[in-house]
Amino acid sequence: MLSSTISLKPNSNFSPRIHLFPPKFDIAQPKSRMASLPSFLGGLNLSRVAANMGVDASSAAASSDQSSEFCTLMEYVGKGGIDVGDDLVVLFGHLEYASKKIAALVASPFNSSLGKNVTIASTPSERDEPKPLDIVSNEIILSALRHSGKVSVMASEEDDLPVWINDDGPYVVVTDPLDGSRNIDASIPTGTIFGVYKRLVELDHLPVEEKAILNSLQSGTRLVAAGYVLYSSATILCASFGSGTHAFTLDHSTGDFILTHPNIKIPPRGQIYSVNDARYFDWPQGLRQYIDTIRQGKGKYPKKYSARYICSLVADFHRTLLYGGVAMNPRDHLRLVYEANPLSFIAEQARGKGSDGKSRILSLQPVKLHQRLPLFLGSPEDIDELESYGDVQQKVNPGYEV
Ligand SMILES: O=P(O)(O)OC[C@H]1O[C@](O)(COP(=O)(O)O)[C@@H](O)[C@@H]1O
Repeated sequence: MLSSTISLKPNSNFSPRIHLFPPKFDIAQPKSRMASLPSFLGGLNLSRVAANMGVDASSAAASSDQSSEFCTLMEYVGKGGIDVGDDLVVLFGHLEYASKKIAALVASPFNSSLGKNVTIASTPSERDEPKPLDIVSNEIILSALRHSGKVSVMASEEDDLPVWINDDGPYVVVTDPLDGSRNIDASIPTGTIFGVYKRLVELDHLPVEEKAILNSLQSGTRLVAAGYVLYSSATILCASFGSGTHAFTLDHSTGDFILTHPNIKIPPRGQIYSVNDARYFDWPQGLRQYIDTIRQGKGKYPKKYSARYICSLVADFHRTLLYGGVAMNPRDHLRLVYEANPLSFIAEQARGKGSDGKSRILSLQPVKLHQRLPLFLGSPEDIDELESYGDVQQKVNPGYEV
């Protein structure tokens, strides 16, 4: 059998089979593959899962040989896994819960018109109006972090200032709760981005507002963990704890995020560029030349590149991570603290690069919470080639309407 399946008890009309996350590994040789897997990849209790689903546990047990190859996010980070420490496990449990709520929110038929263009309540009569989904997502994450008890401060792209949560929380979380929400009314993929730092205890004596800001302005080199959640045909939580980049896919039947993409390595070079090239005439000479060159297959890689642009950062980045190439926004638009740093951390952990066109993103010291900058993420050889054109940062930024 190539995948773990459970037969549901047949009813009068059909006998569906639920495929539980078929392994990504070389299933042609399950024994040798399993022998090479770390021990923590075992132990998923399929009987329990089956019982929760109200399906035939004996069929589940029959499949349990295959299921032992699968590992949930919580198993991965816990004691039997890479053991990131109890505090971070609890924090990730709450982030995981928040992301499932947001996944349900963006997929709900009742929220299908709550993208960016909704009026934000300013008068009493507007207060009863539904809120835009990025605001609701922000509230979901804040609530999850509060309940975790592990976070001292949350800085969000949606808030002017960071929110101080708990004096004893060991961690600081920066987040863009729902990126790409301008596309949501058309069901285009969206995503959550987050980064986790340690609280700077040496700042504990400062007034709350001051220490909240300074804790949130830490350099990307101090990230303890970072991740994104892609809400698309699958909901995928991709994270790094400083030892590689790993992606987990939500199994809607159990509510678990299952390790589906262990140790992602971005291809050293891709053949795809991702940019809003309607802005071509606002680009500097270097960027125009670079794109013209790779489009024609005249760059260091002698093949013509293809263009792919979803205009949803998490989705464009996720594709780039898997297929290689470069995802970019050359104008001062994306935020260093909430977007560029966490995604660059993940890119680097996958052997990729994150650049502002001149310098490594993680080496930049944030000076303002909502600081914006050009962002180039992708395969190391593509980023090196792009940087070699020198003049790739778009300085003209007329504030496009769409
Ligand atoms: O308009 P551009 O320059 O193509 O920017 C698109 C980018 O802006 C974003 O929509 C984020 O913008 P917001 O922070 O204003 O939502 C990204 O998801 C996307 O990659």
